[in-house]
Amino acid sequence: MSLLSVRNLVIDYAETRALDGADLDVAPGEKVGLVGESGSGKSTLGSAVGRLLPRTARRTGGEVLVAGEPVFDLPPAGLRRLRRRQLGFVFQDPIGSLDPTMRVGAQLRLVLGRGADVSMHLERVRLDDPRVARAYPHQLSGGMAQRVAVAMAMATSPELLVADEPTAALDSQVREEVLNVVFSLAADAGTSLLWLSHDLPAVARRCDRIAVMYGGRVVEHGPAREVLGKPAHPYTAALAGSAPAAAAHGARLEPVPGRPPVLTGPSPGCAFAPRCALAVDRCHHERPGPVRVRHQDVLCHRAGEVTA
Ligand SMILES: Nc1ncnc2c1ncn2[C@@H]1O[C@H](COP(=O)(O)OP(=O)(O)OP(=O)(O)O)[C@@H](O)[C@H]1O
Ligand code: NI
Repeated sequence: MSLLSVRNLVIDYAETRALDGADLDVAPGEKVGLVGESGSGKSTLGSAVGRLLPRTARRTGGEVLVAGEPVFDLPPAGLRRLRRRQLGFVFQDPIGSLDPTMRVGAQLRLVLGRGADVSMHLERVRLDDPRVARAYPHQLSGGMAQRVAVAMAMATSPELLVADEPTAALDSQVREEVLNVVFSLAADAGTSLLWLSHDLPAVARRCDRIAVMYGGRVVEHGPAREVLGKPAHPYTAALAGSAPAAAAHGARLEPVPGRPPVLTGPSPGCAFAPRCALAVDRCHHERPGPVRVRHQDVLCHRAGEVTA
């Protein structure tokens, strides 16, 4: 059974449709990379997993199941229990995610409970200096603060950790260290990982599976190697083709000419059609349903005709 199951999820922010029928499954212990351009809906999907969406967000359709529990239909106590025991979150801005008025050690103790071994939890994220526990968040570097945030998110050995671009704000040297910590802790605890990122090559290196988002939907999902090496969706093919050069410059991915859509309602056809070299008439008018191509689940009328 899936640990996480997102089914046809539709999320609106006032006029903007952020998710337009997103589907995603994560199995226990699996590491899934969720990639896509800015605005494709990654953060909205990641936050929806814990019902941590901003107040202005509205779920218009679909559901999210964590270990079979419908996240959007849980009573407040059930939701708190789910967040505390089964889910962990790490966000892009590490210092902002910590309480600025509280020493690091005290914050960890709040999560862990009294009598917990704070220094052991800090050592697990390779923060060995005893001064860290006594420091306030603003006294830490970005990389150290992110490791503290990881220690807090992983303190309860959650079943699923959602990491929303946890290294985007960090220097490239520190980036790998933080990722090493996240992946090794998750492996030790058997925690599933949903890692949101722009960096397709990095994701493909570390994850079992890749889900590619475009226009608020997961347009391709499959084993990392297959998705990167033999993409079945034209958008993935463009991403995979442009990824190495973009990553080398540390730039955000700009895989295809043109801009990603900003939807205000359901996309009438395939949201990628205006930028797609393979688009035919029906792509503009008919929403693609899921098809299976080799090992991938794909939303594309011309899936499988891609030669990358
Ligand atoms: N709080 C909000 N209020 C209104 N619109 C929002 C809000 N958050 C996101 N959106 C819009 O929803 C869509 C999806 O945004 P989201 O942040 O989920 O994408 P993303 O893939 O995480 O992008 P990025 O890579 O830039 O973080 C975008 O059009 C975005 O402008
Ligand atoms: Ni985001």
